[in-house]
Amino acid sequence: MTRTGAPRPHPAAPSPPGVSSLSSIGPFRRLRIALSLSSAGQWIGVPALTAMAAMLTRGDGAAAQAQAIGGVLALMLLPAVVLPPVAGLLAARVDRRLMLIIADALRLVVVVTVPLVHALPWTFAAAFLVSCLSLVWIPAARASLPALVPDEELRPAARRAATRVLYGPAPAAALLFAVLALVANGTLGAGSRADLAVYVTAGLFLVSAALVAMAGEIPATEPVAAVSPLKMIFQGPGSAAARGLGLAIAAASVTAGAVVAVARAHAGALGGGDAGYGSVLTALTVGLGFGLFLGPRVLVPFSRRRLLGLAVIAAALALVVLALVQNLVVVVFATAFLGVFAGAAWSTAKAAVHDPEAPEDARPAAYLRSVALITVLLAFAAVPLIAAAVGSHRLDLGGGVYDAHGTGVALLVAAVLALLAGLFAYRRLDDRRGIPLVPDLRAALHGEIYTPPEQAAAAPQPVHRNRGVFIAFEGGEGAGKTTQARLAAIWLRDHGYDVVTTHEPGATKIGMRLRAMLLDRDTTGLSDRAETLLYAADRADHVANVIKPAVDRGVIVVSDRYVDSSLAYQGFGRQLPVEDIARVNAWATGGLVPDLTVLLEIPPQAGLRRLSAPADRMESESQEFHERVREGFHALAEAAPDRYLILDASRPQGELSREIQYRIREILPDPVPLGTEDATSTFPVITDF
Ligand SMILES: Nc1ncnc2c1ncn2[C@@H]1O[C@H](COP(=O)(O)OP(=O)(O)OP(=O)(O)O)[C@@H](O)[C@H]1O
Ligand SMILES: Cc1cn([C@H]2C[C@H](O)[C@@H](COP(=O)(O)O)O2)c(=O)[nH]c1=O
Repeated sequence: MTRTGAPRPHPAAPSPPGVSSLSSIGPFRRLRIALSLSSAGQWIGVPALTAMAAMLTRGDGAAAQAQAIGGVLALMLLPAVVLPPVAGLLAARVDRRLMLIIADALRLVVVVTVPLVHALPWTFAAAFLVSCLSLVWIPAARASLPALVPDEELRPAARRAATRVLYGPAPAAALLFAVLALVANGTLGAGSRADLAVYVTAGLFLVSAALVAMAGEIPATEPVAAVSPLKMIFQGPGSAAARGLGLAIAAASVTAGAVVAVARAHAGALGGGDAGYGSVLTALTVGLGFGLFLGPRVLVPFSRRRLLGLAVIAAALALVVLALVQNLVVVVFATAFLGVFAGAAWSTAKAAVHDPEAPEDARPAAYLRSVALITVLLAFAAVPLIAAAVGSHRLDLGGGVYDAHGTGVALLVAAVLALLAGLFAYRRLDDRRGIPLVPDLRAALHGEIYTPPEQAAAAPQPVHRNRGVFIAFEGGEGAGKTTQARLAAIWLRDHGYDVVTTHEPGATKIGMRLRAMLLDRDTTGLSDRAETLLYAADRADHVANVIKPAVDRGVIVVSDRYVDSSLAYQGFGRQLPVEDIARVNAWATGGLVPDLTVLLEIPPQAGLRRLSAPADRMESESQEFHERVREGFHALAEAAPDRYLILDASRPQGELSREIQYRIREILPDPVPLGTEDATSTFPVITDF
């Protein structure tokens, strides 16, 4: 077993920029407190109203109770799935401050009537109405905090603060509910135990409305964003990466959704009542928060895609424990673990679809959110139904009896589904196929990257000290070759290497003239063979004057395109015999082959969409031509897998560059090769051609 790669320290978690300066803005600080209270009311409203439904059906049997609770939960989530555009429109038109006050006041009125009316249908209606009002409140609240910050530079921090205000109070609200349930148990009768939490919910809305009313005007500078989950799902993810990650997110959401769906009934079956319910919800929300934080920070050298798959599988296994073990303490701990894994899965998937080059493209993340929301809604509707259908049974196990509760069976069904989806997602997402998981994980725990012995033996041996390394980046139009070549060069320089970055065609004086001829759209009638020879001529000059001298000096040469481009474009694209092109190029380059070729694969249309300049002669070739080029690159790489690193170029830049670094590291000589300084008499440099 061989391990390669130096231990990598975990990146320090930077404190969010601008936080202290935000707190010094009075109106911002006051509104943040008001919104936090309102948000806490919204979160505590969930267990309060479900507990109310449980109390109102306590004499109707476990099945009816599970369905009533599931009904409240589903009705609370339904508006978030179907009504966001209406809510967004309303929030954009009405004065923000007024909107916040009205939403709080109406939620207060609806909530306070629930214990007074004391009837299941009104509890259902109240759950739906409160959620509709929350849906109007959320975009208004999200837009209000940043609007109070005059300094443009602080706005991103203010937006992050607004997100924290929306989700941060959830664990505190769950804990408060558990405490209130304990208090109510000791003081109130069985028919009114759930009232206390409902009145506290109303109280929080009241205080929030009063504080917002006392706050100053809220400018309408910040736009209101409202995405329809149904539309998002219908439109698709926006990137292939997001589609792949959607399944993993659906599986993680099933686990969390299933727990919430039957937590009240399950805690009741285990003798925990509302306090047990509150404890389960606290464990879940704290676990989720912890997992969200941990996802991007844990096992940094480990493949993120593997991590995502494993996190989903671990969440499903935690759900199995939760379903089978009939002990409330174990259930609470298993729920906390489930939350950690589901949270880590979410933040890993979200980071994986984030594109630093297009941070404004919110579509992939919105797609993942929509998948999560709809899956949780389905879990809220289906899991209580399964629980009700199964009912409770006493099983004689020979040595003892096992009380199989419907809720436990329903959780088990959800766990099996999530497990299957998780395994499938893991296989689909795995970007280190063929590398055994356990040593890979063990190496990552030591901060290292694992390389199997056979790969280590087959990998190119460390290059002779007085010879450099030659790395080529290949791929179709807009695949990100220039970007990744640049990032690799910066990384190499940071590690003390002399680097020459170069490109084809056009890295030399003659090459520039050839490039102009080759890519100018006014060049018409150029025969395919002449085109092939012009590219080969450019390359011959490039190798003789740039690449070979640098490699001989012991420098690392990073080239944006090389021979494979001719094989793919002129061979596969123009459909000339590939062996002929290979022979011409072997002669032109004196047989110089890259030590590593990084192939960035992207569907042609997606790559071309990334380019902003008007299409040149080659870019304006047909879709079929570019498809053939793509297939050509792939076939070349498949034929010599040891020399290639094949990557899905639709993935985020940061992820790609990290994988490229892992691979380059395997072929690097010691930092600052001997002779480099003798030859250049300078400090390591990057030279661009
Ligand atoms: N992984 C990525 N995800 C999204 N956009 C990217 C990614 N990598 C690069 N881009 C963007 O795509 C555009 C093209 O990138 P780049 O110039 O690196 O591609 P290229 O393969 O060198 O293109 P060309 O075919 O013109 O040589 C740039 O705007 C770049 O910022
Ligand atoms: C080296 C080489 C390039 N091409 C094509 C591929 C591209 O369409 C252009 C180069 O443009 P870029 O923006 O610099 O990537 O030329 C080719 O057809 N054959 C080759 O050998």
